[in-house]
Amino acid sequence: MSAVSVRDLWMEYPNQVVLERLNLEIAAGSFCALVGPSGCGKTTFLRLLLGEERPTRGAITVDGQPLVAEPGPGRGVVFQRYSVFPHRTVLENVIMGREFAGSRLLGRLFGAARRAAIEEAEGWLECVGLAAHRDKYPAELSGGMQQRLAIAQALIVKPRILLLDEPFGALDPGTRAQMHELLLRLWREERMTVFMVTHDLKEGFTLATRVLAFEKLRIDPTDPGRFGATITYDLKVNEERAAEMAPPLALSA
Ligand SMILES: Nc1ncnc2c1ncn2[C@@H]1O[C@H](COP(=O)(O)OP(=O)(O)OP(=O)(O)O)[C@@H](O)[C@H]1O
Repeated sequence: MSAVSVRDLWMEYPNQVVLERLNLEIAAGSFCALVGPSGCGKTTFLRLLLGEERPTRGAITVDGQPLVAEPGPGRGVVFQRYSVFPHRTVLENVIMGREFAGSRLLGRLFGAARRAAIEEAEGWLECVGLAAHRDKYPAELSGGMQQRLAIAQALIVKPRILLLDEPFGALDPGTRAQMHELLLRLWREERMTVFMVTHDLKEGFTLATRVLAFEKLRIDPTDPGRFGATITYDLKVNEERAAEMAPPLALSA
């Protein structure tokens, strides 16, 4: 079964069609790079996957279930934005990821649950190379360190589906390469399905197992909002890596 199935999906705002006729079957463990010109609806598509927006036509199912109206990390779909809280320390920021996921009624964790969350958060900070900075505030970190923090905050939730919107846009080439390695390692270890918007085609082709290009097929010069974008190319890349992530075939009797 596909992790994510998109059937004849349209997203229309009153003044413009953003997406039209999207059809996709995404296997669990895929790493999809979303590329395409600015404004063609890539972020809108991530928000639809999150359940933050409802399509005007068509449907998205995750593991065969329709998306519920209420977005939340408990569903296993996490949108990593540049989402760190400035008045919380690095460690507290990561724990907050766990609190959002695990304690929806109380909002905060206490006692043994909190101690376990602290231990887990320390593990993620180690993993993203921020263990030595656990008591600092985000403003004391570099841009790359803040992005690593946001990744730790998203991953502590152990999402089945991770949504990334240009996560490495502002990084220098060295830090970006380190982040690529880290993301690939975590993708493999956690066996997540990843959707990543990027404007960097090379990045898309390096990291992904599928590159999805969004573009408008039809343009009305007198009415730019009349037609929406659709997926014009769907390329399977890095197939060896994709095969490693495919679930093992059931043994026949
Ligand atoms: N709530 C909204 N109401 C009306 N129009 C919207 C809304 N949200 C997004 N749009 C429009 O949808 C279009 C697609 O926006 P979106 O941010 O998804 O594009 P994008 O491909 O991610 O762009 P970029 O690469 O520049 O980030 C834009 O024209 C935007 O103005």
